[in-house]
Amino acid sequence: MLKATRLAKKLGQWWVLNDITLEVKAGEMLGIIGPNGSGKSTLLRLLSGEEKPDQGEVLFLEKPLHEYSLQERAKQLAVLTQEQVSDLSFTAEEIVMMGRHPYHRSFFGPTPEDERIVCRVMDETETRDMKLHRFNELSGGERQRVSIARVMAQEPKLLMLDEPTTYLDIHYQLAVLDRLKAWQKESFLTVIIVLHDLNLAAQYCDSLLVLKEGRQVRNGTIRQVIEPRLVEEVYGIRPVIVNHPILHIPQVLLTSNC
Ligand SMILES: Nc1ncnc2c1ncn2[C@@H]1O[C@H](COP(=O)(O)OP(=O)(O)OP(=O)(O)O)[C@@H](O)[C@H]1O
Repeated sequence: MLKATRLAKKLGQWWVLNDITLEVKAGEMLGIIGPNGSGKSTLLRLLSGEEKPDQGEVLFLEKPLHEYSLQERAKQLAVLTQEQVSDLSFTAEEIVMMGRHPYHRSFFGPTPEDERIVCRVMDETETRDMKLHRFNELSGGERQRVSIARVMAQEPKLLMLDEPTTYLDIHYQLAVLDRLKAWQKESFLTVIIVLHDLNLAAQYCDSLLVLKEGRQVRNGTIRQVIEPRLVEEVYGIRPVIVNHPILHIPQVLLTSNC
């Protein structure tokens, strides 16, 4: 689905990403993890075509990403970043309808099909009750769920999310990631997701890419990545790694250094 080869990016006078090579197969969920400032958001911007790499290339469905028109790309690839909506006076429902824009013909409004899709995704993200509320009147967590409904309405083949669980309480962290996982399975959706929470990353992702100081430190299965030496090397903490008693996946327990 997506293949990136030897990506590098310079911002200002610094190379903030170096030599990143990765491949995501259709239907997979790849997690990108790493400390603050390690280059996760920058990498996502290169993979989504929002920014061009200074070196290397991104192929999407075997074609260079920059050869897609904006509309063609938006029908296949949706991105959820932290700073999404510039005009906060739109209602939640209008924001979700924006996800249907790539499918609209000029001068024609939403079709009954668009309305049906918007209704469905607002039900699935539990945002229907707030459909007439203005975006700037919603809490951080409510905005996040509305933004997730918007990318679901876009019906992409590949979805990229930058820290989608920020602002969400534990109920909605699981609800949103469960919804994503179900959507991934039902529609064979491919997902690239930046997560800070290693335990959620271990629970939901099929594989993980670890960045540190703009370089990829490891790219592998959950067990290859969530292991004490690597977590200590990358984050500078001494973790205790246990086996989840029900899910049988590694989970990180934190201990204060004091
Ligand atoms: N416009 C810019 N000019 C110069 N440096 C930048 C610019 N934008 C980001 N950087 C630097 O690039 C590096 C990577 O930033 P990036 O936002 O990709 O990291 P991140 O891993 O997503 O961080 P976080 O976990 O804190 O969100 C950081 O050191 C940051 O200071």
